[in-house]
Amino acid sequence: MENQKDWLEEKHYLAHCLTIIDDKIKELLHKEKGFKENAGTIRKTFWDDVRVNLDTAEDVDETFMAIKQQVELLSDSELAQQRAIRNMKVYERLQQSPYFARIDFLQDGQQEPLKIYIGVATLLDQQDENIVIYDWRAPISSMYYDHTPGDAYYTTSTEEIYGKMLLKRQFIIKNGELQSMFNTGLTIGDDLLLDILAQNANEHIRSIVATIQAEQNKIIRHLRSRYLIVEGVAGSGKTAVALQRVAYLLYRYRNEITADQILLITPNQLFNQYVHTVLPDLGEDNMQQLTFTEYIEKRLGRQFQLEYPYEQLEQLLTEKDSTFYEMKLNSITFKASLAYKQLMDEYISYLSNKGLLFKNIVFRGERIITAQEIAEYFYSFPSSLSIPDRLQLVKKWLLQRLTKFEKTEWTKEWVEEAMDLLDTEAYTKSYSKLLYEGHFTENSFDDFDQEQKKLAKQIVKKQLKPLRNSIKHLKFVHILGIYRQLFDLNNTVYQKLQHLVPDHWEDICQQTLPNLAKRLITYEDAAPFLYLQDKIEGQQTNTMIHHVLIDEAQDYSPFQLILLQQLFPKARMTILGDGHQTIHPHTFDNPSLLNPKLYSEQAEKMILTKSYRSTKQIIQLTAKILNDGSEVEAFNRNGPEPSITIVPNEVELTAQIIQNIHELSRQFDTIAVICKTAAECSAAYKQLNRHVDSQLITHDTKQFKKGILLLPAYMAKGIEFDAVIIYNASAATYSRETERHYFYTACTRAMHELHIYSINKLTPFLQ
Ligand SMILES: Nc1ncnc2c1ncn2[C@@H]1O[C@H](COP(=O)(O)OP(=O)(O)OP(=O)(O)O)[C@@H](O)[C@H]1O
Repeated sequence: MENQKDWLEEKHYLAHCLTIIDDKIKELLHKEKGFKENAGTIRKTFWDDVRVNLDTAEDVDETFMAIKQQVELLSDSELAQQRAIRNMKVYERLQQSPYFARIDFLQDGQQEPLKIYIGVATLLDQQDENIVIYDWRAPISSMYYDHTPGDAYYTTSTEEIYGKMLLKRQFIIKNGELQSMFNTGLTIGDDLLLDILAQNANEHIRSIVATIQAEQNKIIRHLRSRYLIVEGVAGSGKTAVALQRVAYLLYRYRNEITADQILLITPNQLFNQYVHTVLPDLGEDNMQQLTFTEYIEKRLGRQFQLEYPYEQLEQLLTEKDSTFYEMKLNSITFKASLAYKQLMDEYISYLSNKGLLFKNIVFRGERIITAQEIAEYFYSFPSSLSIPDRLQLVKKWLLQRLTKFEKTEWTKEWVEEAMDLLDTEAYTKSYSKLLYEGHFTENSFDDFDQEQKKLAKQIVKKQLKPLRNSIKHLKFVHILGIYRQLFDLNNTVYQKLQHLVPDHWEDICQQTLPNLAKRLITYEDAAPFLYLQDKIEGQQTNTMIHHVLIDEAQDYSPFQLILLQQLFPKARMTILGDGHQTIHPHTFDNPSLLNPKLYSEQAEKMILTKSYRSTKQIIQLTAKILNDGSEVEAFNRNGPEPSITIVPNEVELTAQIIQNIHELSRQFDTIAVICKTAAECSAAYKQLNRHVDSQLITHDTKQFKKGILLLPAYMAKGIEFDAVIIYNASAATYSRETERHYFYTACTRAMHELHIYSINKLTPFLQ
């Protein structure tokens, strides 16, 4: 009876909310029409209200002001229109499911409890006076995530409010219909969470707004420190929390920051697509997304050949020669280390006094200023001036020298030849340009000599333009040579810095020099190279970005972090990762980004120990792979035991996997066959695709669809699938200790089922 009464009461409240939403939509449609018409009218009559008069300076000012006023009117009207469209989207979302929870809170000292309905956005009543639905990010809503019925409190920007939570209720509302509701106790409706987690995987990660757990809520709303580190086990919701946190920051600082001032650093484009729907679903604009590779490409891609992280991984994962493997790994880990940064810093201070290399300034094959002259000029300034400051002075000097040189070229033979070669069209163009620039009038142009002179100047100027630009961009600094010099054992630099180089420095030099000779910047060289370049040429900074979130942070090196800190000097950072999923070799033996000691100021760390992605059975098996006693707490969701199948050969492997895929397809939407490398993937694809329709995911795949996917483990990073098939977990494939976490990462992508196959002997990680 009591239940029936509650049910009716809730249906009544829902109807009340839906009526308000309908009214708001009608009102908005009406307003929107008005805004549209208004903008249309302004556009049509734009020039009617502006009197263009350019006779005197005052008239020009007046005309300018009139135009400015009209433009402002138009943009106000368009902004209002955009706001209306945005609000409409919010109302439409609320129409489907206005709220997902209610708490009744009796504040200390008050008589009546407050009924707080919580949804993805705020809804005010028709008079815009009272809150009918609270935004999940409002301070008061946090009690829903943080407390169980009983004593509760929440924090506003100025104080803590105490009281008692009398009721905590959850709703499932779909298409505006109340489908179910339940009062919850200890945690946020385990039933609801269980229901959500049991669903099939999607091509995009979902918003978790209705079931955020208390420990996740702390991270989402954390504002204290400059650096927030989140270390969480596989599937603990780090990515989900990161996205909810962006939405929270946008709400909390709504008058201060916009979505494009928040940046999420992600592992690859596929991951970008995977996460890009959450914020729009919550009614917010998407933050910016960037991969480290994109950043490197942007800065170095035009001048150098680059090695991509997947290429580096592929090389190491397929390397059979242990000696070479060790050598390569040593080089990679050293170049990612703080010891290398120290070496680099010493090198930079050495360069302050000598050793900077420059390029000759060459025009049409003639050396106009030699590298030697530039070096002498550079080092003529006191070393108390920073290298970038001195380079600015050099730049100015070079541009002046170029201007002088330009004059000496006007009468050169090549200029005359160039003039003779000008066709009529080019000639007329040059002539018009000279007229336009006011060098002479049409009447004076009949003076042939003058015409020739001016044209000559123009030709020289044009020819020198690329050189002038490259000087402006400091291209006369031989940055590749400067970096290369560091690896030259015959150079005095080596003698000076010898005390800082590691034991295997000679090997590192031997590996590095041939690459640099090919103008190839390997992945391990990219961050140090950019660091050196910034210290020499002046730092590149982006002060627009207020907040940076680094997902899968375990895979960035300390050197990369330094670069990011320099690039975003004003940003606060949220750094999320899992040490057990470290797959990039540059992080081995280096301090992890998840270590607060790596940060010089305010770094707070929060830990997530519970995994929500996989069934208990999958979590139990995958925890064994770690072999270091780490505990992963499983959310209590059961499923079939993972299977391990040993087959004698590849033919049998293909046959069994195909059969398994057929069975899994009946139940699941997304089945991933995870291989070790891209090469293994394409071989497997050739076999499997004859029998099952599958998608091959490569390093440059930007999006995937539901279905059967074949992908290397590094591309599956951060993503999840209903069922995972590990293609070949044999001892021959996964045996190096450095591959343990790689294998763990692959297996932990499974939500409901995990099937592991091995040709002959199984990997030691599972024994
Ligand atoms: N509070 C929650 N409510 C509902 N679902 C959740 C919650 N927390 C996490 N999940 C779900 O658990 C799964 C794993 O989350 P997510 O991918 O964010 O974890 P992760 O820690 O980033 O994992 P990994 O490090 O393994 O990539 C996702 O499907 C996510 O929606």
